[in-house]
Amino acid sequence: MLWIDKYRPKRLDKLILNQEIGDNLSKLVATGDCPHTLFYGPPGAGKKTLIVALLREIYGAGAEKIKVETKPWKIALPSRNIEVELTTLSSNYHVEMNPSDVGYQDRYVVQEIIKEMAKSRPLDMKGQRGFKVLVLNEVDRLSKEAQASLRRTMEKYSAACRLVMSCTNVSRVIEPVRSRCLCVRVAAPSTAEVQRMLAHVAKKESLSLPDSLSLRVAQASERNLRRALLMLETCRVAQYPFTPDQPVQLADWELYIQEIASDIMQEQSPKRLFQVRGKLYELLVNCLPPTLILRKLVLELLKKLDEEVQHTALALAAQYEHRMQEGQKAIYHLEAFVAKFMSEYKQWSIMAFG
Ligand SMILES: Nc1ncnc2c1ncn2[C@@H]1O[C@H](COP(=O)(O)OP(=O)(O)OP(=O)(O)O)[C@@H](O)[C@H]1O
Repeated sequence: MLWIDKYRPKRLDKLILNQEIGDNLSKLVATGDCPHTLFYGPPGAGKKTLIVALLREIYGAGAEKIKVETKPWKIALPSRNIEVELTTLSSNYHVEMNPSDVGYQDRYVVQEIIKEMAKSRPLDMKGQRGFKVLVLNEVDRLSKEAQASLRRTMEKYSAACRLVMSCTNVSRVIEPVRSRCLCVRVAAPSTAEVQRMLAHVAKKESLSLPDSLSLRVAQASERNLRRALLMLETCRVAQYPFTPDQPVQLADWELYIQEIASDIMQEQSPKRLFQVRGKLYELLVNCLPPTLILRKLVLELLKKLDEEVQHTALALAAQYEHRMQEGQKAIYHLEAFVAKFMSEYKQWSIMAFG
């Protein structure tokens, strides 16, 4: 088992970080009820961990007996029938899913599937709460229509169901949904906090972790707990005993994006664009989120750019990220960004150097 799973705290009173949020959640559960909740914060800040621990606090160990199911759902619309495939993780008390995975049909998932689930009460009611929890991930990626449907579900079935949602960008969640939830901000941990978590894991694994290595891992992780743990585990595989000057390896996909950025900077031509497209496609088929690819690519380009062009690159990235949210087929938008950037950069180079 990877360390990120092995050392994910299972209970609110066992958290190493975000203890204050954990304490407040315990008090809330102790009152006997729990409102709809929205956890928001950057990737790897600890949202999922808090949700898992919250479920355990509400329902006890039974919430950890999880069944994973991927099945097609048939939805009858007035004009036609559609079928969507959705993966759910469920226990007797809760169901977890990522409704934005189905793309533009997300509205039907909320209107039909989530509504159906929200209606029913938990299977095992003996000594347990009378409501069931629906955990919805990445609600900020849901379309506005789907979010509006979600709002109606929240109102209508609040007696039988509580929604526990998570997202990265809370400004993309419509106000009526936000205002019906307890919004919990899970901020990115500081470098010192990341080091504290690394020290905890190293102790559990009986490893001696030099301070300077732990500091470099924490800094390279960009305040993302998951990345930090994965990096430390990679360092462990690469070499043990650790040495203070041991190199901290980046993930393969990050090295690949660095390579793509170099390709773009070396040559701006249709042929190079075609090659870059192939590489971007490869990242997508390996399930890397398109927004992450774009973000990382821009950060890599910025490192290589003159100050004057940095502004253009950032403006283009914002524009194409927005288009990616609005439209489908991320590859079109990623490729369009690269094409536009190549053209702008070439023009600037000709002007600057002739
Ligand atoms: N409070 C905590 N105490 C100790 N370790 C933690 C804590 N929160 C998270 N971690 C560690 O960090 C890892 C990543 O956290 P988690 O999956 O909760 O982040 P997340 O915010 O849900 O990320 P994402 O938005 O990318 O899914 C966990 O697997 C766990 O090992």
